[in-house]
Amino acid sequence: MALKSFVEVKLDSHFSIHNLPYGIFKHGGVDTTTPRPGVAIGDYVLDLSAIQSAGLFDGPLLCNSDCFHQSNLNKFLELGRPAWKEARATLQKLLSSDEPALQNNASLKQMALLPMDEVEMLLPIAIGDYTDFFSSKHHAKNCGLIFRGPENPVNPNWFHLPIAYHGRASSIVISGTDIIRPRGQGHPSGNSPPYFGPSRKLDFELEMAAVVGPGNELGKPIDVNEAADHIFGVVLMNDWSARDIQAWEYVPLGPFLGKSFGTTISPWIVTLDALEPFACDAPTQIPPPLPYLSEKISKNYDISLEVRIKPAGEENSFTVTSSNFNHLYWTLTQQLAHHTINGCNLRPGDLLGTGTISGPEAESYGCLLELTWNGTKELSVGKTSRKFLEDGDEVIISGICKGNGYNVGFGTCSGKILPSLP
Ligand SMILES: O=C(O)/C=C/C(=O)CC(=O)CC(=O)O
Ligand SMILES: [Ca+2]
Ligand SMILES: [Mg+2]
Repeated sequence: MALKSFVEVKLDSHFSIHNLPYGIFKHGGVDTTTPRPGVAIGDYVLDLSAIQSAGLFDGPLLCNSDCFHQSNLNKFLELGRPAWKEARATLQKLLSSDEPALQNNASLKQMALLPMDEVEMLLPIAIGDYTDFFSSKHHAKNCGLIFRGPENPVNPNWFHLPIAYHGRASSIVISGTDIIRPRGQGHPSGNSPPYFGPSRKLDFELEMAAVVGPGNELGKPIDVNEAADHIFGVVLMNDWSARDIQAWEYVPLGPFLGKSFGTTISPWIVTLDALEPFACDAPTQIPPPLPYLSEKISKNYDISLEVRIKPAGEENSFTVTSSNFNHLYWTLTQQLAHHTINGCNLRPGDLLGTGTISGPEAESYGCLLELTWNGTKELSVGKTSRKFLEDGDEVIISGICKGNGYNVGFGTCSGKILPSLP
């Protein structure tokens, strides 16, 4: 029989009983405002601390745990896939229409099932380290053409390893947080000296990011075929980028201040278990990767992605690109295995950005750098147009997997640009 919840889930809701993504919320109502874990179901958030207090996580791995009496999900992430599967099975059963334990317990239901519009979402994890990969071939090629010219747009190393740089964890913010336009040194043009001031080429990057579960000990790499057990789930991510600052500073050590002024993630972590029905083959890799990167099953996920811009004073937002997670060349598991192959240790809550997810067509490019070809053409945004982001622009990323009669969605990841400091 099809799984159905007693909680109403509208047909277009991102949060069906097949999804149950995890986040951290604060309830502004009469009860305590302590941050705590919840899962999204329809237009509600189920308070997992209340479910744990009621003794309803009664499986062997979670019955004595306090992993949901925490203000972030790190302790739950550390427990690993068997505990995640147990939690998912418990929650799907509790929320299903033929299970009375929660459905018929009016006081628990009132305490634990909170309208989503009454809660404030917070960062779901304490992020110790953040790494950003560069795994879309289309994005790598376009950036190469724009920054380095047509000779060799994609460096030969790109086809042999998932390229990445170490990002900045301290400036990762939750969806809805404003982003102040950064100031910095901009790329000089011709013989003029570099300028200092507000970035003139502020951009978004359409990305997703993997959330690390159990980590690895320093010196002990994770096998690529076991890497999926170290990934709890995935969020939407906007790696805001100041292209003028980046272009001037990035040689030879890579991105620094051009990207560390803010990175936005969506509040709900969609688990790999929920994404499994949407798994698809990753692209064939030529040349074949070295053995430590060769996986028995090479998987992507069919996740439709969209970016909209809402200019200041506009009622509506306008779609500027539509892409799909399945355009990634290097898989999440290859990224994770490569990250640890030198012995580097990952820890629960670490965040691995996929890199900008551009598709092959011009309408599927994942950032304005590509969509406007570094500002050489205008992109129409409703009645107006853009080369790069303007003050007051709100950028809204969304992602969804469409199943048969249900969705597994990510909600949105948004942020608005505020003017720079004087
Ligand atoms: O090719 C370059 O010089 C720069 C590329 C980026 O800025 C992209 C980056 O942050 C990694 C990615 O998002 O794919
Ligand atoms: Ca990026
Ligand atoms: Mg960033």
